[in-house]
Amino acid sequence: MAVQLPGTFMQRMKDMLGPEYEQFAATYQETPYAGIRVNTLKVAVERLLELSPFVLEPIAWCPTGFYTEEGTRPGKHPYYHAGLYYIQEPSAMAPVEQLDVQPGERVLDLCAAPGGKSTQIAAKLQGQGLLVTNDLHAERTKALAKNLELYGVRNGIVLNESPARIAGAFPGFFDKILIDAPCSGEGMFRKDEDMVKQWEPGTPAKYAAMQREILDTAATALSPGGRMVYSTCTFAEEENEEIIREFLSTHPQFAVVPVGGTGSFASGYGELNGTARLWPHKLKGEGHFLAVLQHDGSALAAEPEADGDADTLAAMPKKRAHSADRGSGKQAVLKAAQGRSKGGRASGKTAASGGRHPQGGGEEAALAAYSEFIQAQLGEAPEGYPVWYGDHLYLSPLPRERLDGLKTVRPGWYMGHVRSGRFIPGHPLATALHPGESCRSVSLSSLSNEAVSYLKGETLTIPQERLEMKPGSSLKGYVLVCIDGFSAGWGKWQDGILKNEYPAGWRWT
Ligand SMILES: C[S@@+](CC[C@H](N)C(=O)[O-])C[C@H]1O[C@@H](n2cnc3c(N)ncnc32)[C@H](O)[C@@H]1O
Repeated sequence: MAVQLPGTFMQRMKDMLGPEYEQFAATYQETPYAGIRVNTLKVAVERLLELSPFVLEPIAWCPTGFYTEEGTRPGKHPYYHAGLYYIQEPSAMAPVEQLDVQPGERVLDLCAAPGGKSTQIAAKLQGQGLLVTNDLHAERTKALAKNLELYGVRNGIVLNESPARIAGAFPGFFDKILIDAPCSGEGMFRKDEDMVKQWEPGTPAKYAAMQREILDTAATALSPGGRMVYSTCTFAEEENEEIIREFLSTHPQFAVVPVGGTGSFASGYGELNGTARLWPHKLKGEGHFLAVLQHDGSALAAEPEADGDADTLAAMPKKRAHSADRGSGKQAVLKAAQGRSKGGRASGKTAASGGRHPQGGGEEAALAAYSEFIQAQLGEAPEGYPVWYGDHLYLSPLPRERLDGLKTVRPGWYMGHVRSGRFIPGHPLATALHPGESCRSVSLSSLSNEAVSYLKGETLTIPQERLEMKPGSSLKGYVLVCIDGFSAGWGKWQDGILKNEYPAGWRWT
């Protein structure tokens, strides 16, 4: 490694590890491991293994995670652009596995950008329930939102908020909370030299103060009996075991659930049993810490208020977020009209808001355009609470009012916008669809030049017989463009020509 590791850091590691230190220090001469995690929202693990052009070796603590060989470039394959896998450091796949997320639950990922763990949670939810994913830093929420879109997440809300404001808006609400805390990053020194450059002897103490506050606040957003996972990618005890020890001493309703799943995790320091250390000299991955905190089910100090919240909380029943009461296509369209008539303005200043009112034509025209698009393109309307931001329509897993006052980057799944009386579908609508859901689709082979040409934004020649059509659909209109059968974006077909609708900012370069 070119960068010199700080002497104070190495001395602390020596004191901490004793006879193991030499083995630990030797890992800095080794190449870090790389991995991908299969996005099961789009492809089953077995299918990806059949299709994979890379050699993949299973990661013991994550059933959807695989090591890639040195020199492999998974980001330079069309499957990456079709959202089939997320490129993720192997140890970073461990925390979500311990959160025990079940489809239909309400999950909060509090420190989420750029979204590695959020996309992992979304895959576990399988489109059912709710994922609220947040980051304090606005700039970082852009990558977070884009990753949710690339990976076809339908039930995610992206916030740019402080933990306190989220807990204030959602007291006692979430079944599961992940706190992948900002930290001094010592576990990433081998992989990221910038972390070394930023580190000073006082860095762990600075982060510890932040972590204490974030964890205490997160606990008030957890529902009775809920579970939290606290994780860091650092070695400093004051950011790890000490945070958990202190939390338990002030929160007697919580207990540590022993981390399970693999023999290669070491236990945490001191008498704190059950927490886990991932050491680079003991497993194939970088340094991490994680603790699972289980609430005992007793009433929380901050219970949900009994006013209007009761209705909106009930509006998203536990375990059944996408159940029939969320509406067939017709109900969804009707709700779209209601959402729009309320102005549909985002509260808080956000990338997505803008606070514009519907333009020309008014509400009825916008609703008609949306209905027409749904009939012509999907046949059946997707589920969700419509949220209009001006002419832009999202389907949210929560009623719009639940986000009032919060800086909302994405209130849900972006459907598209109305322009000159027509509904123009958004790219995230395409990436989250399965081919059978679209009236027209075409599949391009990853082995031909066509897939890359499409991803570069080029126009393609596609004979009519290659279009897959739902019975009764007309030829004209948007086509869901897939790569080996996995949705990647939109095109528009006419007379053998596929006009490219792949967004400029997403293109293959
Ligand atoms: C370790 S990184 C998260 C990595 C992410 N979980 C993933 O898997 O891709 C920690 C994140 O916490 C964010 N952050 C820092 N302070 C925060 C705070 N007080 N509340 C919420 N997020 C915060 C940082 O901007 C950073 O993106």
